Amino acid sequence: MTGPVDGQDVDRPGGFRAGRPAAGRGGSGAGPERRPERRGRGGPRPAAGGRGRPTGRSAVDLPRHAAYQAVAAVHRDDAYANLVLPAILRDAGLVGRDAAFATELTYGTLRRLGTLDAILTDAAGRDVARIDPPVRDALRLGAYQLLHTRVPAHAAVSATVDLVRSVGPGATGFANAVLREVASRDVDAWVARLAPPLETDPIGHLALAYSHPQWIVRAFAEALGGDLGETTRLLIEDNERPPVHLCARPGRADPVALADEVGGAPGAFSPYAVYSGGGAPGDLPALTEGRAHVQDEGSQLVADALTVAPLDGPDGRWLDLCAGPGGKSGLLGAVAAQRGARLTAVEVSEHRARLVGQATRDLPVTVLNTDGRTVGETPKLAEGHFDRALVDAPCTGLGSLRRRPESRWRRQPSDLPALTRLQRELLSAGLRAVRPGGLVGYVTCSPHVVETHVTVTEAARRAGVPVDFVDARPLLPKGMPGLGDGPTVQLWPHRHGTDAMFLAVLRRG
Ligand SMILES: C[S@@+](CC[C@H](N)C(=O)[O-])C[C@H]1O[C@@H](n2cnc3c(N)ncnc32)[C@H](O)[C@@H]1O
Repeated sequence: MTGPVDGQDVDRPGGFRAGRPAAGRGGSGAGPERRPERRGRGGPRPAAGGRGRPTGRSAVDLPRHAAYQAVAAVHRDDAYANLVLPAILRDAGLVGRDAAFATELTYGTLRRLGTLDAILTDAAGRDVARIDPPVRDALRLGAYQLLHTRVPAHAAVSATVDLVRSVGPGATGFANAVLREVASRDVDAWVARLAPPLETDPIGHLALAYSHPQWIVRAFAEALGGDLGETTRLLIEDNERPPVHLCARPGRADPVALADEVGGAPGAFSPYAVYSGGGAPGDLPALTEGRAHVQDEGSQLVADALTVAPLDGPDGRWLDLCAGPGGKSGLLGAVAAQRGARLTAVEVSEHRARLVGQATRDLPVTVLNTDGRTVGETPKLAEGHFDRALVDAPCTGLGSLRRRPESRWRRQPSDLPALTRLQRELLSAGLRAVRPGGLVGYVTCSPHVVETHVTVTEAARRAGVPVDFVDARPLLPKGMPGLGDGPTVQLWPHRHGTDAMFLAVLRRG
């Protein structure tokens, strides 16, 4: 499967092994830093290489043109960068350092868009929204290079002006002047100039400094109990390139052996996690042979927690009520195989149900392409039939922004009412689906309290069946830090290195 798996998009395009490029080589002018998104510009600046091949229309180098195409597609067509970029790189024949540079430019520019736009607005003396879209996207890429990479300023400016010449002829003088103004300060100086004071407007300050919409910063701060230091660490983490995590399927692969095989390392917490050594995960034999799948470690932990929760009575009927594309079903199905259980995996979207089928091939899993809220309306989803159920509900995905560079700008607070209604209905359906004494794990990849605590409390209150909260903390690996006061658990990128997964475990009385 290509593209996002279990919310974990593959941050590296197919066909190249990520690694530190030799300084000063590569068609991108300077090659990417390993971590170009850290604020400030410390360290030596390699010389510009300028090996880019002309496109025939202009002197725009291929990596920058590829990044431009990807960013433009995201803004013009609502494309997803992780889906559109691999095809663009393939079409351009970009591999190795050039592909890495194009990827860094694309993802970095999209993550930093809020800050870059504020800077460009100031530098241009007009709202960035009033700049022609092709020129605007080219300027964003140029500003990203100037403020967040080691590309020398003259190379970033001249390459961007070349790009503007090919996408918005007539605007080269404007672009040149704007970029020279951007280059007159480093990013810290720009933030000091443009962000509201931390003391009087902390949310506004953090939003501008760390490039997140204010409503998301506010939601994170609320979920973190108002701790602005932690909120800042989370925002910084969201702007980093996330590692690819693999799940060594229980009974199919040993994580230590898999780590050796892929040149990675066993995970810190999940008994199945392997931190990939880089490269395109889709190419790994362990994935193509069904011994492992790509899955954030936090997703592994919350799925595994449901399987280890103590349960009296029968334990052979498991349910995954929101299964697509099948990451957690893959893990649950593998554990079910070891325990003599069978998993029913429900998914409303036909395409995603097919993906669940592929992800659970050879496992004791039955896939149902239906609405999870129909529990009790069809014999295959009879009420009181299941022993354990997972409700990994559709959500805003605010917990995995690091893996989806454009999503922070697409999500809106107005998405919440419809989502939370659906979450409540699905959780109620999950509670009806289990027998008395049965367990339901409610999971979101969002820490927004409206999707977590509020949804769970409301759904439990309205379930129509008695419900108790089970303390989820002991269901996670012993010694795992930062799990809070229970009974629910919230994981965090800056605390645990996982996506911000939420878990509540409920027992039907
Ligand atoms: C957060 S994703 C689940 C991720 C999945 N558990 C995994 O680990 O790969 C939520 C899924 O719920 C599906 N969904 C949305 N509404 C649904 C409904 N009413 N019934 C069943 N599935 C639904 C979505 O299509 C989406 O695939």
